[in-house]
Amino acid sequence: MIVLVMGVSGSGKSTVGLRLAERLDATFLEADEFHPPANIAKMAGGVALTDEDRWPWLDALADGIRQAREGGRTVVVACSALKQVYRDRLLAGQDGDAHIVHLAGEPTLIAERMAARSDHFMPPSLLATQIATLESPADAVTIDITAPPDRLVETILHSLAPVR
Ligand SMILES: Nc1ncnc2c1ncn2[C@@H]1O[C@H](COP(=O)(O)OP(=O)(O)OP(=O)(O)O)[C@@H](O)[C@H]1O
Ligand SMILES: O=C(O)[C@H](O)[C@@H](O)[C@H](O)[C@H](O)CO
Repeated sequence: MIVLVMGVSGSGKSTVGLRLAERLDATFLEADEFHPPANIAKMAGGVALTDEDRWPWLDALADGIRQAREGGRTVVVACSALKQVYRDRLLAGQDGDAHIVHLAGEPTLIAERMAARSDHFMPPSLLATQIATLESPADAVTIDITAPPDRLVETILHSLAPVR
C-alpha cells in the first residue's frame, strides 16, 4: 500500500504522516528531504517554486517511492503534491493499493500553525501561493485538520480499512 499525505505547507503532512507511518509500520518519505538545496534556498527567501523547480524534486521522490515499494514496504509519503500532474507523476506505476489523503483547513488556522513554527525554512508568506496553486484532488480522502494529530491519524486509518 502507498498513502500520499498531501496539502499546502503547514497543513500537517509531516506531523500526521510520520505518526501514520508508525501506525502502519510503513516507510516514511518526507518530500522536503528530496529538495535540491537551491529549492530550499528559494523558498526560504520567500519565492515560490515553479514547475521547473519541482519536476526534478518530484522525480527524485518518485524514485524513492519505487525503491521502497520494490522492497515490499508499505509507504507513507508526505508531500504537498499541489497539482494533479504532480500527483500523477508521483504515483505513476503505483496502481492498485494507492490512497491519497488531503489535509485541508482554514487558511487562518494554517497560517497560525506556520507562524508558531520556529524550526522550518518555509515562510508563512508563501501560504497564499500554496493555496492558489492547489488543485483539490477528486480521488482523495479529505481530512479536516482542526483536530489533534492523533485523532486525524485514527480517522485516516479508518478510511484506509477495507469495508469487508
Ligand atoms: N492537527 C494538528 N493540530 C495542531 N497542530 C498541528 C497539527 N498538525 C500539525 N500541527 C503543527 O502545525 C505545524 C505545521 O505542521 P507540519 O510541519 O507537520 O506541516 P507540513 O504540511 O508538513 O508543512 P510543510 O509542507 O511546510 O513542511 C507544526 O508546528 C505542527 O506541530
Ligand atoms: O511544492 C512546493 O511548493 C514546495 O515544495 C513546498 O510545498 C514545500 O516542499 C513544503 O511543503 C514546504 O515545507
